[in-house]
Amino acid sequence: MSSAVSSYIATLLIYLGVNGIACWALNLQFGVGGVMNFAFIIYQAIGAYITAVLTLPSDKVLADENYILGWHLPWPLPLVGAAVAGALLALAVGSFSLRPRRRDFQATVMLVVSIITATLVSTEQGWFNGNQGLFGIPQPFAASLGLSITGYDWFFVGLTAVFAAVAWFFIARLAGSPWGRRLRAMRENAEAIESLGTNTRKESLKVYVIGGALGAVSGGLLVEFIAAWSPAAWGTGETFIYFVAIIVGGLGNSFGSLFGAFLVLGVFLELPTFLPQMSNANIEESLQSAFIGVLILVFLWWRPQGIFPERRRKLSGLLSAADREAAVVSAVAEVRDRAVEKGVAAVLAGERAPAPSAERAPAALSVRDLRVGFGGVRAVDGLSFDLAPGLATGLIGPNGAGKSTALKLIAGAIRPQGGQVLVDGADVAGWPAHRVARLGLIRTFQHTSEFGKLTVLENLLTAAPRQPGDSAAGALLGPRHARRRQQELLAQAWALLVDFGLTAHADSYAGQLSGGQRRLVEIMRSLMAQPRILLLDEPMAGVNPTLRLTIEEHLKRLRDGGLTMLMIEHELGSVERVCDSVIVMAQGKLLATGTMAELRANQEVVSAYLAG
Ligand SMILES: Nc1ncnc2c1ncn2[C@@H]1O[C@H](COP(=O)(O)OP(=O)(O)OP(=O)(O)O)[C@@H](O)[C@H]1O
Repeated sequence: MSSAVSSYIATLLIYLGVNGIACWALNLQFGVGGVMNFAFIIYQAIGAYITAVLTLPSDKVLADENYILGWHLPWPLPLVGAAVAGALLALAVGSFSLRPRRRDFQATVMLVVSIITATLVSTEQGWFNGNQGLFGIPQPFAASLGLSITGYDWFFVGLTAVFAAVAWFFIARLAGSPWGRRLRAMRENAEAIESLGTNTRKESLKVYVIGGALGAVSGGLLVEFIAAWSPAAWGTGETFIYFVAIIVGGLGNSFGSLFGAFLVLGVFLELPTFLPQMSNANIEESLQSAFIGVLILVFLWWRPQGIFPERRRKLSGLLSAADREAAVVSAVAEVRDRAVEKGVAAVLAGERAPAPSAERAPAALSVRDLRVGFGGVRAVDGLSFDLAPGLATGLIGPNGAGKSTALKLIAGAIRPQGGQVLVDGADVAGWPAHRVARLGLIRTFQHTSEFGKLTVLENLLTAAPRQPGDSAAGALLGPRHARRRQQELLAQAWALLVDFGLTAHADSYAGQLSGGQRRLVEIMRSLMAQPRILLLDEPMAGVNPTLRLTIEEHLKRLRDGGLTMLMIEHELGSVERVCDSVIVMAQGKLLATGTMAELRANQEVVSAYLAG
């Protein structure tokens, strides 16, 4: 093999490694965590720049080159500097742009940041040397090794391979941990994971910073190899090529990202260079864009999951026969005992737990003069009521009465414009949803909110509190550190599946279940979160009559076990069977409270709601 061919192959491999690391970083952010980082390229660029200026000497080799620092640090310190710079930039950009529930806003801000940065850098002379960029960056160990050009290229292949292996291991640990599972849940439904106690802005920021640091290292590695840094190479369009690579390879799959890097950046971008010379010099670039454009369209249309789709994690195999048996025996006791805290024995015996007297027991939750409006609509207008502990309370009223809005205000999903929500004497009105959830107020949604691309068991596990490995740092400690609690939680989740008759679907994607089954998953998931108060928004909407009765039975059993519940429901038969008392709302206000029988006798309620 001629040395030119050997060098060419080595160069391709180095690019594959560098692009692979970049794709893993972006895949962790977007493919796993759902953070749409349209500014990705600026992290590679800053990593490359910082590596360059930390490697270059302060005495400028080229007279017309301008840059800052020039610290001439020994290897690998420039790369460490790159990682720190990438992380700090991500912290700065992420802290104002990350809004997991507003991905459109997030994506737009990042795109703007990327374009402004590219323009600034390519025109600024003192720091970045404008469009000329930087040249003559010393390559690591080049002087001391004394290798031929080809020999050095292969040495650099080895160096890149080591970095790629470390990055692979690092990403595998993060993505495979309970924290990785939480990130995937956040990707699927940010609002739902918030309602289970996750601070999505904080978790997005963490994944954004980690991806930023890793992206910067990939840029640093590249600049060390090519010994030059040019702003033109880091345009916003490059970000889209990386997106195409991870989508084509398969979002959420590290091997897929590497394959995407190979196929898109290694093959498709290279193809036009093998075509016969054209008269128009720009044609090569246009063809590259056309190839990439067609490629992404083809995949989005025919194979949106990519060549190597995200692996389905079948957790039921981790349960021992003993775990399964124990789950069947303690199907009710295991989880409900924790969730409900009392009355399980009575439930098992088929009796109703003695309900605390609503008059004497302090309210589990009190709403006082709660208010919010949207434009001219007073959706909730001075609403006050008490929720008796250990009882199921229905919330009914005509469409548009403000029921869902009231529930969202209580759960922290929207901020009230006035009023109080008192829990244990503390006013939680205006608290963010994750803080309210951590108090034990767990909400279900009017429209099913399962994490579609997580299995049923994974859906349940994401809700459980106190999991080692459920933080970025904990994830790095590895699976052994988290195993014991995971086994415990798996057994609890299995007990719920036995109880709700869904064991056959344990490893199915939740998004593939029927509407009613998804409702059950949502209820089971809420129970895994160990609620003190369950806030149910139309738990039986869109459910067939048979499953509706099943859900009803489960809710009745939870009520009988003493779990405090507030349930919005239009099907009044279900409300009557499940709820001890009922609150009626109309036009944002409280209209009446009482048992269904009392409400039926209330003329105002009949004409406002029941008659229709
Ligand atoms: N995000 C929003 N922006 C603007 N208006 C809203 C918003 N959310 C609710 N509203 C309005 O507030 C009022 C109450 O809505 P809400 O969804 O709370 O009613 P509801 O009693 O739950 O109705 P339904 O039984 O149909 O679900 C409606 O007029 C609705 O249009």
